[in-house]
Amino acid sequence: SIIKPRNFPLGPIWLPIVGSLPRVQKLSKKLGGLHLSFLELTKEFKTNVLGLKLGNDIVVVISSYPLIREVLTNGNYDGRPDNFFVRLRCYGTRRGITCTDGPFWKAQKVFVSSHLSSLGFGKRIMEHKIREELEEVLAVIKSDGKKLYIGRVVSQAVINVLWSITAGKRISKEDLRFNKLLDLLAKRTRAFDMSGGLLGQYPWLRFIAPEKTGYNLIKSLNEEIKEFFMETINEHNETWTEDRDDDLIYAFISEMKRPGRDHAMFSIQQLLMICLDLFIAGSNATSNTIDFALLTMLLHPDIQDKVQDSLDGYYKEHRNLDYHDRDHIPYVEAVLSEIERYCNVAPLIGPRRVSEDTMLEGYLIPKNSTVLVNAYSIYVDKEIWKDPEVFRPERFLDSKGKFVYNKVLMPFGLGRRRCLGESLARHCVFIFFSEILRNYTIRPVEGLPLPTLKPLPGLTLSPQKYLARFVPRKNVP
Ligand code: HEM
Repeated sequence: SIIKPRNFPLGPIWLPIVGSLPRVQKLSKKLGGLHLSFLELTKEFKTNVLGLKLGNDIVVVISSYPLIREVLTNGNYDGRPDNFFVRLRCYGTRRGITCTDGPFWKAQKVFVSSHLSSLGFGKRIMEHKIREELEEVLAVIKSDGKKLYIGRVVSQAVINVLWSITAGKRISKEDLRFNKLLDLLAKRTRAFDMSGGLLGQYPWLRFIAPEKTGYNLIKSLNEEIKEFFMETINEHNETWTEDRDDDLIYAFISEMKRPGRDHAMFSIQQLLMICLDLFIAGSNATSNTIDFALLTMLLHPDIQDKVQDSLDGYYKEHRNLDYHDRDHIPYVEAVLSEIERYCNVAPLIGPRRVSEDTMLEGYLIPKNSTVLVNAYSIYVDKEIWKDPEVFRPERFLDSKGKFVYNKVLMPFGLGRRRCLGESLARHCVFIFFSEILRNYTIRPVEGLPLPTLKPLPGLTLSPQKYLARFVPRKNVP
């Protein structure tokens, strides 16, 4: 229908079949991302609750801090859409965590979160795994640091951290399986790029260009990824003994085998989907954040100097730096917070499904419509930041140089659907960033144009590929 529901939020007109999709797509292309297109329309219609129809789906986009907070903390918005793409991604079922909702989702999220924390989330054991990977990264920088594409190196390290938490071991670079997994995830990303990177969260695009969006390709890649994970799951199944819960796969199998367990809830299919969810949700967002942070230092040598001074000051008095010591280096925390704001890798949070007709700001959000949260709108809000276009870590420091937390910054979301990998991600970003900068100064490669911070659009934003020079620092304390 092209008739909007009564009391529906403001927004562009709906055309037959495509709804407001052509308008949104055109703006997206012109401005460089869906979040920018939504921001523009929000301004045009002077509303923080924007009503759209994208293909078949009724979509409401929320902007501004108070409304975003309201939506993310109201249980009515905790659902996930159930549509073609979700089914495609989940092998025809609706399993895993990211794409499920209701009691199934709640039970699974509690299980995975609690097991991840018992495996060492927020504990030393996790830092130990991250440091093992850090050593590999530093070794690559040492040998190839004159001209290095650090993004690739960091993403290998992050995948390995995730792998060791999920499957209990790290994979050496020489292991063919590791290269296979990396390749598959990279291919998957490229497949999304074919549709402008949008098919993943915005499946209605398949109506417009089913072949060009590459969803057949995704389907066959999914099968390959499945094979990869199943190999490891089967290995674990064969070697499982009652006392094993030392990695996530063993822990899940133990749960499956507990007498009286609900087999619909704890099945091999579900375990496979959890593995997939952790890799898809966790790997790119984390390594892109680190990549952005290092690129920002290359572009702001003055800020890089201050980060290094701050680290040197700490190391003069301490032997090791771990995540729990970050209070001692407030400048570094401020820089990382400013990176979360300025280079936010997940500008759109969601998609969510509204479980019942819900009123917001006097508008009706109809049951089962899709809600997207434009977190980006907060990060460029002049009323909050005054000069959001400037990269200025000092906005997170008080007059004495102490770190000041700002609740409007929510890179991991809010409420019951917030990220379950936050602690792991924060540890990774903090340790990789601090230790690389403690040992090396990042400089542009002479003779190449200076890289830019303008992100590549996609499911999560990523920096454009850049080469950098890593200069070893002398006399590091
Ligand atoms: C800097 C890195 C990361 C960022 C910025 C990030 C951001 C987010 C955000 C904003 C959400 C909320 C989605 C919503 O509310 O609808 C989310 C959910 C999720 N994240 Fe992360 N994430 C990161 C790293 C990770 C890691 C390392 C893992 C895995 C260990 C992970 C696993 C998940 C999962 C499974 C969900 C879905 C939760 C649910 O649907 O209930 N994330 N993430």
